[in-house]
Amino acid sequence: MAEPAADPAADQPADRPPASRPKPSFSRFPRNLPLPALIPALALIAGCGLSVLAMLQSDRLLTQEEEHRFATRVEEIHGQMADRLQVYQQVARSAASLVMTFPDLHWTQWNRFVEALDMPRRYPGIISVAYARAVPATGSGELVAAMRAAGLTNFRIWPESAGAERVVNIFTAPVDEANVRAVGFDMMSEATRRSTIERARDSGEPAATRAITLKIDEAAGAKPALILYQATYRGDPLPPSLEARQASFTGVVAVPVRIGSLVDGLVDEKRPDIGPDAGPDAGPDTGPDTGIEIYDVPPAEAEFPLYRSRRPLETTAAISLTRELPVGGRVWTVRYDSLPDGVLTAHEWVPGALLVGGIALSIALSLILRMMLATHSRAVELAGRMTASLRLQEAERQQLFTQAPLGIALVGTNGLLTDCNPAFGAAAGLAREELLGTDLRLRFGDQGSVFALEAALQGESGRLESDQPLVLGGRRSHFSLHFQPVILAEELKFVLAFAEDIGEKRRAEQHIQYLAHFDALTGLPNRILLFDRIAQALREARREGSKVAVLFIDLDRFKVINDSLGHSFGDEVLRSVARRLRSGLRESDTVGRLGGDEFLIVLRRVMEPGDAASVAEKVVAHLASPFTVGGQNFVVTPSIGISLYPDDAEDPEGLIRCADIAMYHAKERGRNGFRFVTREMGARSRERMDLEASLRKAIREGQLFLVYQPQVDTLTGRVVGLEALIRWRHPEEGLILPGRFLPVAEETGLVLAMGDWVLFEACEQIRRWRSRLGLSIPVAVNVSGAQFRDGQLPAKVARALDANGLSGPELEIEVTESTLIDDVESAAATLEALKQRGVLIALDDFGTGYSSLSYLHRLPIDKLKIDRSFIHDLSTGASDASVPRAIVGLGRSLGLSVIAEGVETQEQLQLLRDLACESYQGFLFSRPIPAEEVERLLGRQGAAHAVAVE
Ligand SMILES: Nc1nc2c(ncn2[C@@H]2O[C@H](COP(=O)(O)O[C@H]3[C@@H](O)[C@H](n4cnc5c(=O)[nH]c(N)nc54)O[C@@H]3COP(=O)(O)O)[C@@H](O)[C@H]2O)c(=O)[nH]1
Repeated sequence: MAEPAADPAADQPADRPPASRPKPSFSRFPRNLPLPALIPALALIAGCGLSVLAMLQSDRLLTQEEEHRFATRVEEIHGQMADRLQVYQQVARSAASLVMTFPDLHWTQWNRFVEALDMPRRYPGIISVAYARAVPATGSGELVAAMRAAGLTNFRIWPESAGAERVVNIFTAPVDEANVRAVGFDMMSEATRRSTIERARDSGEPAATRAITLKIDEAAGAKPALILYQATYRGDPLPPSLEARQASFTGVVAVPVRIGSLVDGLVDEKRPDIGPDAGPDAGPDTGPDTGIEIYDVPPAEAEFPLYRSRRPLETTAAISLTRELPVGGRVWTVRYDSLPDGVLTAHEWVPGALLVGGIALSIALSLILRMMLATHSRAVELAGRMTASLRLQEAERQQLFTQAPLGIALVGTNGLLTDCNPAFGAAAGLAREELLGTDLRLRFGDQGSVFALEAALQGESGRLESDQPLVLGGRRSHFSLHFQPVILAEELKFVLAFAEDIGEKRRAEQHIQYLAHFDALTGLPNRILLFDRIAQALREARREGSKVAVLFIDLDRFKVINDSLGHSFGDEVLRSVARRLRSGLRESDTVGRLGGDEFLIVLRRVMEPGDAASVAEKVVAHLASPFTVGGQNFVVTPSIGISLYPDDAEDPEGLIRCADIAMYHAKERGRNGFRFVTREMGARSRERMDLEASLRKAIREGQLFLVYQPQVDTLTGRVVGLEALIRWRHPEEGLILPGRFLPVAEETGLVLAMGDWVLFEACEQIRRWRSRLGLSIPVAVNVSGAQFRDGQLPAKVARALDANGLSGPELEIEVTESTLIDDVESAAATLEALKQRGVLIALDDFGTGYSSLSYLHRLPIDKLKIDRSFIHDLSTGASDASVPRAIVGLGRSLGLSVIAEGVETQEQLQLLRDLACESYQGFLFSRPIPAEEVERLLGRQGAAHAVAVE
């Protein structure tokens, strides 16, 4: 199966931008083109190449220079050699002139002549200067005789077997043993000499022999030499024709020259670079710079040279030059060799140095280029990044501009709009194109905005948020406008105009305002607005010296309507009541709803209390006629409390509080009526409000705690139960008893939260005692009417028991008779639910309420609690024991246990014993005590007297 084509995006991390997104280019060189990276390498290669070229060039130049110098040097040596030969020939010519001038020259004169030449010093190559006379075959004897006569007594011509023509050496100087031996030698007897002499005779020019070994050197070994011959003639120094020269030939001057001496000193003495001018540091003399070889035939034909100069062994010549040297009618070939110690060697390091230096420079250049390129590429990359970043910023700014929900416009210094974003166009209700180039001032429908923009064009920023709707462009709405001049270098460049359509916001604010100040159900002013209206009315009353009346209206038994007919029905009733209340009032008066079934009427410019009373009567009358809701007719009556400014209070809170209290009094007085505030009511009301606030705090901050009053067996005197009673440890006022704060808790509904806490705390304490003492004892908890009616009591009790692992009988719920009597059916259901969970039920304050015994058998009650007033009356004699007796009897007949409370004296106890009342509680045995004391008490009493743990 073929592999699926790889998805290039698949390898990309998830957070990488998509491949299609254009990536900013950080370099102007394409990434895949390695040109910049190659530059250092190319530079290195080029540099090395150039270095090689330079080396080669320098080598070539050096070679050329050497060749040139060597050629110069060769010319110099060669010239000197030629000069020497010339000089030698000149010596021969001079000697010849002497002989021709003085044909009868004596050998002693010859000697003096040669001595005068100072040959050892001036012509070191010349061995001797001799004169050989031409002697016909017949004249040999004559010559011998003449020479002997001239003093050379031993003179003889040798060799004797000679030819017809003889040329006999007669003079040789300087005179030494070797030269003297050559006197008499017939030079024609030896072929080389003979042919050379004939050439000299025939040409009249100096003629040189080929290289020969001189007679004087024959004994010593081969020392190549040549003899220069210069012919002498009779009469004419140089007869004009061959015949004349042969005819007048008298002899030859012979100048033998050692070839080595001809060259000696020319190459060893002078070196161009290390010459006499060179300093002491010129280095050691390493030998001759030039090798010389002389051939008298072409070197290729010669077996060995005539002469070979001294040179180091096994050296090869860098350069060789050959020159021809005319020597007495012969032509020598002189080969000159440049030796290693010559010119070139002085600078031969140069090409190598050039190569090494060039390569080193190339490497350095390459490295520098690399660094420069790296720096350049970093700079390019940085520039690229900066550019990309700037582009991004620009794009972001553009996005911000176009996407901004806030309208933004740029206004030129002439007031004409130069640019705007879509939001500005939307706010103005015009397309951007319609706005561009127009004078924004003409687009405003109000002067305030125009002035604000004018001010901005003068360099002054301004903000505008009108309460009234404004016109911007083609739209009318609430706008928030902000003009911000942009000034650079103290010059106004343009004005930024920000426009936000806050119409929606305004409407929402207004709605919130409405909700904040009006009751959603009835549309009447709520508590906040009512306070505000009262405050307004009070200011007016203070100014005018009038009165303000506050009517606190509470609907009688509205709760019954609500509970029995449902909340929506109750809401409709409240709306109907609100309509009726509003209909009977003046425009200047305010009716509002405080919450629930409580309404408030604020009456302004009240002159006397009677004005308020007549309004209250009117309210009563208005509500008197039956309401028809949902097809049902019923009557709602109000209880109205009236407070007056300045009589009862001087602030809204005080007036409402007083009216509230007066309303309670109206209710107490039988409902459906009104009552004015009395001074006494006002004082009580204030205290109650303070208490409420403190109580809320007490619940929050844990200032409440429980004490426990023991319940004792009347006969044995042993503790059989405990009643949990709440206490408040006020941080300033100290201990506060429930009689003071319970009514406030009940009025404000705080009793629910408080009751929850009591329930859970009592259950926790039961658990603690059980775990510490190993026993359990029933603890009675008082439950208020509000708790009982809440509908949540059975569930809350169950939760408290469960949370502490209790089964039920450890807890006893005390409810008052009055609580049950309001709604026996629902009370029975609640008690039944509680019983289901196993708890005990005690009927508190029994005998004080409705004293109707009929409901008792319908309720699942365990215990009757004789109210302490009956016990108290026993001891005071206010009444006899008939009530307690009846209660004990009732309990017995119904199978209920009976406990008496408020037992303070032995007398009372005795009476109860007499009545066979099972148990009691009261100060006689113990006041309510903290949990720790209970623990001690139970500990003392022992486990035997306690109720066993199930
Ligand atoms: N809903 C709740 N009601 C509670 C709670 N705690 C207490 N109460 C009720 O408050 C009323 C006053 O209670 P208290 O001040 O604690 O008074 C109790 C006893 O101290 C008092 N008492 C007991 N023995 C005597 C006595 O010999 N003489 C005497 N003068 N008074 C005595 O009786 C009160 C207990 O009454 P009762 O509950 O009827 O047994 C009171 O109605 C409490 O019920 C609470 O947590 N929740």
